[in-house]
Amino acid sequence: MLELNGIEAGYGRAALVLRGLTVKVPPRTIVCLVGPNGAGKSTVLRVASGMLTPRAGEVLVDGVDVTRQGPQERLASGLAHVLQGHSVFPEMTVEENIRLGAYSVKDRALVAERTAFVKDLFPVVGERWTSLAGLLSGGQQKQVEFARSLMVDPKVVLLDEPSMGLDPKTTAAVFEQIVTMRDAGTAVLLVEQNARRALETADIGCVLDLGRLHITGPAADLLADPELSALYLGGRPHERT
Ligand SMILES: Nc1ncnc2c1ncn2[C@@H]1O[C@H](COP(=O)(O)OP(=O)(O)OP(=O)(O)O)[C@@H](O)[C@H]1O
Repeated sequence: MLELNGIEAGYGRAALVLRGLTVKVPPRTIVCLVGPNGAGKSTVLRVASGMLTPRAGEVLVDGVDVTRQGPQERLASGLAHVLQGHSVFPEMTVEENIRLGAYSVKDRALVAERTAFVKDLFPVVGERWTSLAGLLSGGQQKQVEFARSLMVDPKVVLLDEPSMGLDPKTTAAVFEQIVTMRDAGTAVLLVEQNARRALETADIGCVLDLGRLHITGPAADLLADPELSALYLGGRPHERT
């Protein structure tokens, strides 16, 4: 379980972005953050992964306070962050990209075990093992990024806009892969521009507004709420395409 409790965070001297935000991510659950542009969704992921230290509040992983840990320690504590946009190293092979994800794992048998696991979960990883990652399609690169994040056997994967720049068919495949990750035992905290599509995939939705948790509940309930749809999801449920 990942818990962010009463988080206050911002950038430099600028006003706070998060103003007492509390979000919980239970095991084997996809939690989706929804909210207007600039609401602070990506900032929540940065606080969770240790890229940004909160001014107040705490980050707990299975009850252990990791608030003062940096990104490296946070990874060891079970929090893996897949950044916005493409983060594969294009001039390196898929294998090299995947092995980078496990560079902190010293046990070679464990690395071999995790490699077999991610190849099984994301077949394209095995199929394109020796290809340069930059030659893969956008959706295939995303799978390599997901696979790389799973090499440390994280408790929670933090996904920032995984469908960014992808066509609708590839986006659908990426959302299926997110469900695959959840079903394989990893919790997911997801931020998506495509809020409606993300809520259709998620178990729990969290609506952020003015730096706080505005509403949370089963994602299906949020989708069915006409007021929320109009305010945060770009139209009423029946208007969806
Ligand atoms: N590195 C940064 N330095 C200064 N301000 C930042 C930085 N990153 C984000 N901000 C500001 O923090 C606020 C929240 O940004 P954030 O990216 O978390 O929002 P978001 O909800 O993810 O937005 P979007 O949906 O547009 O991606 C915005 O006002 C943004 O301008």
